[in-house]
Amino acid sequence: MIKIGVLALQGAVAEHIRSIELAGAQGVVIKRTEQLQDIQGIIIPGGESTTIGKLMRTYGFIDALHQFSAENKPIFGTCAGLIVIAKEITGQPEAHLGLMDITVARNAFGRQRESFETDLPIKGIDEKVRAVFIRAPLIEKVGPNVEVLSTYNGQIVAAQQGHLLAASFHPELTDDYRLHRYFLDMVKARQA
Ligand SMILES: NC(=O)CC[C@H](N)C(=O)O
Repeated sequence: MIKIGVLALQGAVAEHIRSIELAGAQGVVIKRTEQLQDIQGIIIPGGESTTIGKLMRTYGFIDALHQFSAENKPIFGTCAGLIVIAKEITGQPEAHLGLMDITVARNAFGRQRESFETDLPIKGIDEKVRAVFIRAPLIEKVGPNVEVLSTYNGQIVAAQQGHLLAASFHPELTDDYRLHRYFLDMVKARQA
């Protein structure tokens, strides 16, 4: 069975494990870099990107995940996780992992809309997906190799670049696990 890790330094871990298991893979809670050997893909959850980034530096995950990505193993960043994998963060001098060719704006939906839910059309998924946004980031700019998978009011909220997948919202907070299945399919496509 395919094993997919969820980076468990801070943030929404248990919910992602549940969704990935509903999608048909084994979910693994990742707390140490050595564990990356045993998994075929990893999810970086929502939470607080500054905190996750700091803990990643402390525990050696920056180099370890650069290596993981260089082996073409899929990485899925949701909400804060999207910020963590982005090459550029507007208004911040430094990125965290800096893997995906996107520029992101943190907390981009303003005060009244800090948290909301909506049904989003996502490329590659048949019917709309229920999306929960919580102090969500937006993708302001994408590089030439990035495919936009979803927009909300004309703004980019999901994208893919090869083995990298990013969503502004929290797909783990609903019973709809189709985006996790989409990620699992990306992982499967890179096996064998
Ligand atoms: N729900 C979330 O992951 C919020 C992300 C958070 N606002 C950040 O900037 O890191």
